[in-house]
Amino acid sequence: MSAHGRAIPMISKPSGPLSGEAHVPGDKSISHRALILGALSVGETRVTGLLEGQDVLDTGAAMRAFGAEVWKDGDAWVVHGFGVGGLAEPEQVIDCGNSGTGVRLIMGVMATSPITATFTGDASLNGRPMARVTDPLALFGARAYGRAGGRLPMTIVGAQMPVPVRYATPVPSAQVKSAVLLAGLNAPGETVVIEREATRDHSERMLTGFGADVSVEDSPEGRIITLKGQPELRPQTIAVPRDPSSAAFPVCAALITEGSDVLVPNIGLNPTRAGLFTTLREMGADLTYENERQEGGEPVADLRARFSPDLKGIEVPPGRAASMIDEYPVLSAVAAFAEGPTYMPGVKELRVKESDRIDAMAQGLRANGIEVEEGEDWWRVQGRGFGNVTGGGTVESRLDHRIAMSFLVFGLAARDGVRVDDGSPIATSFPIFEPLMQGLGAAVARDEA
Ligand SMILES: O=C(O)C1=C[C@@H](OP(=O)(O)O)[C@@H](O)[C@H](O)C1
Ligand SMILES: C=C(OP(=O)(O)O)C(=O)O
Repeated sequence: MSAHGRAIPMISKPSGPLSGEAHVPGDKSISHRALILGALSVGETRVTGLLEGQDVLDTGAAMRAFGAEVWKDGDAWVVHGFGVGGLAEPEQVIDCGNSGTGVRLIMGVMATSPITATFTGDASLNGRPMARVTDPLALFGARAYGRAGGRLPMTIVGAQMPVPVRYATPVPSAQVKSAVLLAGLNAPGETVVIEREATRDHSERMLTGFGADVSVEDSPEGRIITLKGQPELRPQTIAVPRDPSSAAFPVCAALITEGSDVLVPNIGLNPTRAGLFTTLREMGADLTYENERQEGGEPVADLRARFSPDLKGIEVPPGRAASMIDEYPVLSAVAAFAEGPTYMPGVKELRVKESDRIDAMAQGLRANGIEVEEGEDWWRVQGRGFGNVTGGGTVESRLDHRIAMSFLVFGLAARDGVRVDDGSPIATSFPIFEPLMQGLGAAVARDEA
């Protein structure tokens, strides 16, 4: 089944060397937050470089449903916000499509306002756990009524008299952390989130940029984030950096395609996001950072990736998992071409993404001649070394953009290529993936047969 009705079968196969520049779209995490915080400020926020993927467009539509005006003006997106505490009650069900980030952050936003909203999504999102956000939102005084197991569709009745909350996140999740912080905006007093492992910190950075009082302290308990409630957020001008999670695909494609040399300019290298690139370099990838600089408070560089025939399998430190959580699928595709096993422990969260990503990748890799072992929170890919991967299998993308793109990258270096049953989910995060890869010389195409 497809994310938007019609399945789009795709194929990829070995091509000549990849070369040129890959201008990937804006960061998905930062794009969601820019629209949400724009809506929570009074006045006009202008955003350039916004990712125009379906996940982010759905968040924009949700902000409209709560009373914001959101429109495109030339290259920029403009949000005319309603301010903290100024949400209107939506008249329709909010459809967040495929986006865990969208629905979880927006539930946080509305949970401390005296309104009711009902949320739904596609078959993937409606299977994902929501108790991880509705549990802490209940501490503010919100109530949630969903399907068994805390699944969407779900109605949230916002708190009439919200109280601030102190919450230690039980799972390493920036979505949970952000939902609590966003709920804390409309509660009087200080809301505190404690996370044992650092997860992406875009909410903390952007809240500060919009004028909220946010402090972060490292302690033996972990990172303690304190937010002062009921601030007046000031509209901002935001330039969204390009997405490292999207950059991962052309980078990995270049590493495994003979003779390649690809430049991926202007990539955000916030340390809470850059774990894949560190890992690839440890495996022996010819991947360099050029023109390193700071932009809008975030480290940015141009990535240069060249064909790397001598990759070695490694053990990925579990403490790095949060900083590359969305990149394990494409890492496992690259690991198939390395010498020896790549062991990836501490990654239970992969089982509750758009698909069970350990299972989706393991089954797809096995269908292409790669041995994979797995446990609940770990997996190991047995690399066959460059030139020894046959491929030729068909894989299921399971409504998961990253599974589809990871296998299309894999097929570029597998002797008989690969077929993906449905590439339509790619539009959620990387709508220009197909022309961008073709522009580099990659044989990625729709399978019209
Ligand atoms: O906060 C965010 O923008 C995101 C957090 C991560 O999810 P979790 O918080 O579930 O780890 C990540 O997988 C997702 O793509 C984006
Ligand atoms: C996990 C992802 O997104 P989300 O949780 O927002 O659906 C992702 O983009 O890989």
